[in-house]
Amino acid sequence: MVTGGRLRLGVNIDHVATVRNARGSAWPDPLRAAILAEASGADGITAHLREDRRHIRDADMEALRAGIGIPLNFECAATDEMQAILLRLKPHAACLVPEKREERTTEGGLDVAGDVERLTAYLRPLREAGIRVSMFIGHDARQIEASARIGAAVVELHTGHYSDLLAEGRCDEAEEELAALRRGAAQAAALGLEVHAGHGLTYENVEPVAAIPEVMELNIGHFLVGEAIFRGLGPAIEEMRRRMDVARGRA
Ligand SMILES: CC(=O)[C@@H](O)[C@H](O)COP(=O)(O)O
Ligand SMILES: NCC(=O)COP(=O)(O)O
Repeated sequence: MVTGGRLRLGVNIDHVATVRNARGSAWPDPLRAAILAEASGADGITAHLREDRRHIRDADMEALRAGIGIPLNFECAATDEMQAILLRLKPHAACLVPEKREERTTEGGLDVAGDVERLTAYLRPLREAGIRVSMFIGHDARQIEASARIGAAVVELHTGHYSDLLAEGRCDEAEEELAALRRGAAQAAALGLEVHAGHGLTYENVEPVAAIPEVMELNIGHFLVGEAIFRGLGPAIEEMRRRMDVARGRA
């Protein structure tokens, strides 16, 4: 059983906006979901302003920035458009993620190692504005090292492949992926990076990731929004919090 500091839960509310946009109504309101998440024990709110605005929209980010009392983790691609929005809104944190318009969801990590010079310059004004910058990457050692080199404060390790392998019953491969995530977390922490993890996490697969001692924050969204349909958002978050605490030996 793992003991360690309190593991934070960031609740990603992208897919509350997906449901809203399905009908073009004003409900369900992502801000209302964020406020309920805060009241239910979320340590932060994550939202992804995609270039195609398929779910979270600019007005949602404005409302979240003004309307919640816990940190806002603003996910976006590393573009000039998003940098301008970040510098205007100044969220607590920004997480830079890769984006392809044709993708259904984030498919991989950002290629930081292949874009060091541009990302170093991209991060500078964000850091000067006091925004904690995170790089959404795979557990590749080169990507972790490059994230430290460009001045990122945080890496968020992509747990999507681990989640998919488990969902497909490929348990041995999932164990290998989990071992690679553990190695990546240890390497990142040794480089002075804060370590987060996220993507595809559910009640069934969260505990081994939550038990990685260097991981300080999990960002979880799609599963929680789905589970909220059956038990409500508050209880869905509370149950995820409980499972994270069990994994950390704090329950
Ligand atoms: C970066 C990440 O894994 C998610 O937070 C991201 O929001 C996924 O994109 P969608 O929410 O559009 O699936
Ligand atoms: N960065 C991961 C995140 O915010 C939530 O991802 P998911 O739980 O919606 O897959």
